[in-house]
Amino acid sequence: MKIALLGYGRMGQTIEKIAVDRGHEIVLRVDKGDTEYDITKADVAIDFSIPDAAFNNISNCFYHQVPVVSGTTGWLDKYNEAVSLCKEKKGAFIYASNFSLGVNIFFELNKSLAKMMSQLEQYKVSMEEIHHTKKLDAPSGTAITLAEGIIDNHEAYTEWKLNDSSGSSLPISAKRVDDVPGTHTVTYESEVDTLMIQHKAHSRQGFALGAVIAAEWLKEKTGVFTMNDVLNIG
Ligand SMILES: NC(=O)C1=CN([C@@H]2O[C@H](COP(=O)(O)OP(=O)(O)OC[C@H]3O[C@@H](n4cnc5c(N)ncnc54)[C@H](O)[C@@H]3O)[C@@H](O)[C@H]2O)C=CC1
Ligand SMILES: O=C(O)C1=N[C@H](C(=O)O)C[C@H](O)C1
Repeated sequence: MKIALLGYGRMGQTIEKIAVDRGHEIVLRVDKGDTEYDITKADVAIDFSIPDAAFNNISNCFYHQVPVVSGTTGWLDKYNEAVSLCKEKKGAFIYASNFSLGVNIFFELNKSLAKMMSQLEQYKVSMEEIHHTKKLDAPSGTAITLAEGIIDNHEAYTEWKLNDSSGSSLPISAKRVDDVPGTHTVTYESEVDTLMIQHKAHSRQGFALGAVIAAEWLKEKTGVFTMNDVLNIG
């Protein structure tokens, strides 16, 4: 499979190694300042760029009917617009705030736990995410997906806020520590005990492998999909 990498930073470079190991060819590496390129050389594009660039990168793929997988976070105010454009242009698209298998299982566990805990008023939920200091957005896309999973399944919460537990808000704390690849913890606290679930990435390998598997899966398809479709879970 011929792959275009849109964003050639930490994730782009990690994806390149895994993709080549799996027998794929990288035909395009697009980074900051690259405007003139032929995306149609690729069978599929993988976007891990920056919040300000993701929507344009993705739209360009739709205009040229190149299937696109995006893991860039912090641009989701334009997600619905991207979905509409994908359908209009008969493109193929997968966005995931986190491509690792472990986190996608964690998303499902989080939803089931929220459903059970909704009946137990004595427990208050909070969330913490820890990432490296180079991260541009906060809270992380993964923390937002986890928060949405709780809000959809727990009667006491209607929105999430950074460091704010007032009213029906689910508080998220975002910490930035050296080289941490990504740790997410959901905590339910009562007066008598604490229940925690946590996912801790040891490196970027899991994110990158998931993105390549998603690209392999998407290559011949048309439509808008999620990692639950790729992994057949949820
Ligand atoms: N969904 C997931 O599983 C994961 C998502 N991410 C997200 O992926 C994104 C990238 O993460 P990293 O690789 O760690 O960041 P990075 O900062 O190492 O790489 C981003 C690259 O995008 C480049 N860039 C800037 N403008 C661009 C443009 N217009 N077109 C193409 N590239 C452009 C930058 O020069 C940089 O090389 C972030 O939003 C991060 O939150 C990161 C890890 C996993
Ligand atoms: O920026 C990162 O590094 C990561 N970003 C994603 C997010 O915002 O959730 C996924 C992962 O946690 C690493």
